[in-house]
Amino acid sequence: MATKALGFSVTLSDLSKTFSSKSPQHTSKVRVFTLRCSAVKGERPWKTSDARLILEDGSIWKAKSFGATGTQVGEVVFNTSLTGYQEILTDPSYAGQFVLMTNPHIGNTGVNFDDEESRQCFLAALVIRSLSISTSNWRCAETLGDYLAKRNIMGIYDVDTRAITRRLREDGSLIGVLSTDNSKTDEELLKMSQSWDIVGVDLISGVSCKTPHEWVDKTKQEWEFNSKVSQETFHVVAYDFGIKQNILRRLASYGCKITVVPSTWPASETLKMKPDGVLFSNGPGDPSAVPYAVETVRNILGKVPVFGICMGHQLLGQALGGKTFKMKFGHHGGNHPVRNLRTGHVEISAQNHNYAVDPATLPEGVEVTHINLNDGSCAGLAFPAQRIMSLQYHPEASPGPHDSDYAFREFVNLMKHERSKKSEPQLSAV
Ligand SMILES: NC(=O)CC[C@H](N)C(=O)O
Repeated sequence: MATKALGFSVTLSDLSKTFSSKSPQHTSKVRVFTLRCSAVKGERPWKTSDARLILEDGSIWKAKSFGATGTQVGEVVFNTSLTGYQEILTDPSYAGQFVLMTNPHIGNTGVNFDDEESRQCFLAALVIRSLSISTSNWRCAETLGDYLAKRNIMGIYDVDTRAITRRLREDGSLIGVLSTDNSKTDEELLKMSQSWDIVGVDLISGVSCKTPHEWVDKTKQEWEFNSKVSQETFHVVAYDFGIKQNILRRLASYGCKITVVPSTWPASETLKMKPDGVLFSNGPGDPSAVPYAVETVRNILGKVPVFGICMGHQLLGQALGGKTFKMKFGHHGGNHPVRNLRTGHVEISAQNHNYAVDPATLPEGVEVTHINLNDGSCAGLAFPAQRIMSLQYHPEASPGPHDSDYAFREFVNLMKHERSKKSEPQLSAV
């Protein structure tokens, strides 16, 4: 097998010869090593800029394209995760957004079958500094470029991601247009970016499943890290506002049987199923643009224990009477410190949101349980009287640290407590 990615040809047997002079271990490593060319053969490194990213502030960024070609508009957000680009690409909460990775080196492990967080890539585009010219991982099934091209997702590389990140941090989130189409002028693309908006748009309906279904976990057992799986099972109805599969995996790991329902599934139908608890998932876009979902949440509150994650937390906040607001550039990454105000513990969390609940708008009795230590924003809520808990961030991580996994145990404990209350003998009225 030969690769010409760098304009020279090298075969695995050549590599094998090189290393075999060092030690037998080196030789065997080389033999299982898979080297794939991640760009079209012969294109690199001579490929010249063939794409433009035009931001609504008028700045123009020349870049090289990979994945799909065309013209795409989206809101640019930067993600500070060092690993897990495949989980990020398949997180439905990124619908309508260009994800810019601050980690400069992307694509080196390719993509595999196990790391999908949903059935498809919903993000608008991927923006990276450097696209790895080779992929090497024992699970790799495909290169990142081929994967994006098949899913019709545009990507660009060789663009100054640090400079764009600084701009977003200073000026706040910006809409961008990405194009490989030379027939479009810069002015046309700029106009397009300035006339598109993500605020006030219902993006949930485009990513949610269409029919209710039981969750069947196909993940290999080797990835399970919870050794104390509950013997008791709980039936959870999970609202799919753009649900990440690891939320379902973690619930299942704590002993839940899950029915996933679409975002428009009526509260009355959910309550008819007599679930032990209801989960409101993460999801894309503006939480104030989906009043039907807030109404559904409102009709369930107080009737069974509920857990809201990210969009689910924002919907819960509104159903309780609170308001959400758009943050300057949001939180996207696997390194956000959060303080649990009940225990005082600090957890490093995975986050992905542009909106937040304003705690000042919440009614009495609602407790802020967690705060983001970078900016003091509300990161978790509870309303014990109504068996409500919610987190603005991602306890399921994927990608990210597992510090907050205990939240699934707390939800199960809420359901356990509710079940034990129901089975207590009722005192007859005197
Ligand atoms: N991950 C999510 O659920 C994101 C929620 C919402 N779309 C936001 O950006 O704040």
